[in-house]
Amino acid sequence: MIQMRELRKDFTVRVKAGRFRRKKRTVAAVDGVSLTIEPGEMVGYIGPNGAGKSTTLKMLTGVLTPSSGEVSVCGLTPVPQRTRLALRIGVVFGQRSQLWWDLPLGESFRLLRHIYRVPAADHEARLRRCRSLLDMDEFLDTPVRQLSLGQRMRGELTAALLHGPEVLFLDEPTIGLDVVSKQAVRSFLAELGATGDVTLVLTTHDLADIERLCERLVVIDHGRVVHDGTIEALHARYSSRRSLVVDLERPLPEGFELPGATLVAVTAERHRATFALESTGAGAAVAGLVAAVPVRDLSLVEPDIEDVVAKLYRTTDAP
Ligand SMILES: Nc1ncnc2c1ncn2[C@@H]1O[C@H](COP(=O)(O)OP(=O)(O)OP(=O)(O)O)[C@@H](O)[C@H]1O
Repeated sequence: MIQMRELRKDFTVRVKAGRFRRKKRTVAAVDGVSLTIEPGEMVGYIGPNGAGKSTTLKMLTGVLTPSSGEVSVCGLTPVPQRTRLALRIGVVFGQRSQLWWDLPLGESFRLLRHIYRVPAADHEARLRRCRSLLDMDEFLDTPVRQLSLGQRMRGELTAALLHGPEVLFLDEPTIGLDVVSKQAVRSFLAELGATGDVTLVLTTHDLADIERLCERLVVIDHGRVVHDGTIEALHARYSSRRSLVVDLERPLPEGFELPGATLVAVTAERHRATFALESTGAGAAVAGLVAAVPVRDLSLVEPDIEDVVAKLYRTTDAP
């Protein structure tokens, strides 16, 4: 569905060289990215600020011409075949709206139907689905300029989907949204992805988006792919493990050892002990613990993706 081969984008920027002089410098915003994305995949494309995420999306959607390398989306080359591509993809870029600022939201949808020449029945069916899943009925008659950010984002998602695209590109779809709108957008995208009809590529700084939505995580830094795989693979790479946190009736005995786990912290409050679990599973460790000491409360804590990604960014921080 999407193919990139050694894709590269250089920008020429002017930098200060002394008091009055400026010289040209080339910045490789995307520096040889090769990726294949299959139909129906949901891919999170993440990286620190300036890593090259937006530049990649712009090349995939035909906004920017690559400096070198190859790119194909739905079998089309984005820049020369941009018009044909526009009929097959949907795009939601936070900063750019596809809605008409002064028109009621519903009018924007009607205009889009004519622009994309969508058969009335298809348009109606898609709009009905978006309206109910994104809870839009209340503000369909409101001019776009008066919508809240969360309402507008729901409108943008609908606008991007009304022509039935095969691929949806989303640049920071939940940025700036309140908790309720974030949940609404995430649930909607999860449902959309579960149908398998749409390939989804999203950039985000909110890793909860990735955890909720993406099987596959591509991490880019300094224009290069530094991780491509599942979230579990990322945890395995950094040996981030689940923890077993227990509150005990009395302090843990001196030198206590628990097979299948390593003691990493003890606090006096509630006699709390934290163990890092081996990958073999929690059952044996929990059974061993309960047999050995009186346990008041117990919880299993998943490794935090924020920590793992922070580690990854740090280790790739060399230019
Ligand atoms: N039009 C441009 N002219 C010059 N340099 C640019 C241009 N667009 C992007 N860059 C540079 O290319 C690099 C990658 O930028 P890009 O916007 O793709 O990063 P990003 O990963 O999307 O960042 P963010 O998370 O901050 O949005 C940065 O160093 C940026 O300054």
